[in-house]
Amino acid sequence: MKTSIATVSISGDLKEKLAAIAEAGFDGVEIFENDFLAFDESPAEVGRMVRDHGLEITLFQPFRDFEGLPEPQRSRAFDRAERKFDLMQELGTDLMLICSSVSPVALGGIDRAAADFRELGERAAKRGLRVGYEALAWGSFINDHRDAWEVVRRADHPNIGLILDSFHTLAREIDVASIRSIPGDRIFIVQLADAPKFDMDLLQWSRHYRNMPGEGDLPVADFMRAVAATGYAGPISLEIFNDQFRGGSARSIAADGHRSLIYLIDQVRRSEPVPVELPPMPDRVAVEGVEFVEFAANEDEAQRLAKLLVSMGFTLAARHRNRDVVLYRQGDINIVINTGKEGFAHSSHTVHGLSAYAIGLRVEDAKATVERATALGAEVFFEPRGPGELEVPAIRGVGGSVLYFIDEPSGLSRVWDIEFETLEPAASGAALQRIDHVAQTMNTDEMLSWLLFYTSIFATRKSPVVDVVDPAGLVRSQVVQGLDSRFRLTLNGAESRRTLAGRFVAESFGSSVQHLAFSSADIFATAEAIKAAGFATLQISRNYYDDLEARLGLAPELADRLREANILYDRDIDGGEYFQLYSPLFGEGLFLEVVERRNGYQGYGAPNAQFRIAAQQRALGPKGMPRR
Ligand SMILES: O=C(O)c1ccc(O)c(O)c1
Ligand SMILES: [Mg+2]
Repeated sequence: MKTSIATVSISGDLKEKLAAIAEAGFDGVEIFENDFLAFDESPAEVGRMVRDHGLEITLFQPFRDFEGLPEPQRSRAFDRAERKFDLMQELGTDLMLICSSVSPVALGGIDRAAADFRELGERAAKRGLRVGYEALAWGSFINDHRDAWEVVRRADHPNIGLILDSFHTLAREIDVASIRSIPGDRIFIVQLADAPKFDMDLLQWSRHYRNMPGEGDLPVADFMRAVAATGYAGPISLEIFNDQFRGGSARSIAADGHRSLIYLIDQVRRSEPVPVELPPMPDRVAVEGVEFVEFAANEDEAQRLAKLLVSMGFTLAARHRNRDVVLYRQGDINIVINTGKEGFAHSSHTVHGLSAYAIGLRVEDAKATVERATALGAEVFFEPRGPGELEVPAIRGVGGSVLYFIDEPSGLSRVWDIEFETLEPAASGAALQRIDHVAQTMNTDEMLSWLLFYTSIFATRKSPVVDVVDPAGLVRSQVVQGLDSRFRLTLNGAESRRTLAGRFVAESFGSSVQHLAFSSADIFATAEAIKAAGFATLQISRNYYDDLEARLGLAPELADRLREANILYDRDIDGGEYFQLYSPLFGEGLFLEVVERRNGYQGYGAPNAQFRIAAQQRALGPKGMPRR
């Protein structure tokens, strides 16, 4: 089973598209006609370019409004088809896609359509070409793959087959089990696309919002399982119409596409045989938690960060034996500050300034994690280690960061004892227990890419996107969390650089981790302890508390306690409760958060985000400078 992608899926001219597609590792490419028409080289030259990249043309498409026409349009359609057959032969491809007709003059009638295809099959056969029929979800008469299959079945010609496209089937919520009874060798190509679940016009949805399998909400894996059950062995080809992708980086969109296919194939082959030469890889990795977060800092920044951490009850727990690296600890939270003058931490600091450049994740098997990540196209990260230092497996994360993997069995979890010299016993100074979540910020157009990175490597699920209002623009926020919720990550996409999130991305030159949330066993005790230690909690608007009291019918005593401590509050319908407080901003817009979850609250206080951001913007002052 070969991998393929339609040229329409990525940006650039045909030359740039082909280079990016080849580099990403695809076997083939669908030539989308308009990409060819807009390009000023002969068909033979384009065919040569494709083959020079080691690619093959899996499909030429689309040919529109062919079947069911009255004369004279019918004869014209056959003439048009012959012209395109000429072109295909010059390009060097044998398969053409005909999508179901939307012509206002088409007559409908399943036998009429079948007869047209049978005649076209005869003509194609003379040239050794094949034609596949695809039901567009908005086709006038044929808009369901079951009907397209009936046309193909009745055409009864070896050079006429069916083309399945996951979008058209899934957008109409057609039962994918209906695919299982189609003979695999009658399916000429399978196109794959996902999409976010929107309630909108099918054509608009398809032409503007498709995305890579796994990036959207459609059950593309179920679709593919049904395809695999037919014995289909042809190419699986991405066909992604997406406005953002058209303007994005061809290389990274193509790389995401390839990653999405590997991820999909690997999922599908765990329950259905898939004829594919993909080496086995470990299944998605369960993350047991965040073992540490490491900041790169200069001396001055390190001191200020340390002061903030100490005011939150952390102690300076250990110092690295050979490096300028210290560990602040409280409960199970490990915050590492690296002020070294060499290596990746230092170069990261040079680019981003003070930044949480590395995250250590606790997993069951660190080596297997790297194995899966690299099979999915992630890059191994390696730095020379000194004598007595552990080689902690790592990969390059998204946004220039590094992800380290710590496990128990290979002894990596002893890194703190082996590489560090203990200074003070770990404190529970302010009742902080563990890292509840890590929040990463990026430009909105990178969100899908990051989402795919995390969900394809780790056993996680994603939540729906929520819009968060910043006084300077909208921020889109989405959660990726482990299946058992021990690992929680929030992704925040900024559109405007005037938002708190956008400014952070711009001013830290693309650093990713903007805030860390620590869980507290008792947030009121935390609030008291940290206040006594000089922590200046972010001041929340008094209006917020008045509304909270009214909206949730809070007891006045609770409202007063929240107000007094500047703690934000949320409650879910099952009575789960969430409490949040925030540090001042530091660095280029970093901050820390304390949260407490009660009664199984699973959210992130989304209704509060707007008021927290407004408070942070207020604290920054009109010019975006911290108010002293
Ligand atoms: O939007 C379209 O017209 C269109 C064309 C060709 C396809 O394969 C498809 O899925 C959609
Ligand atoms: Mg299609």
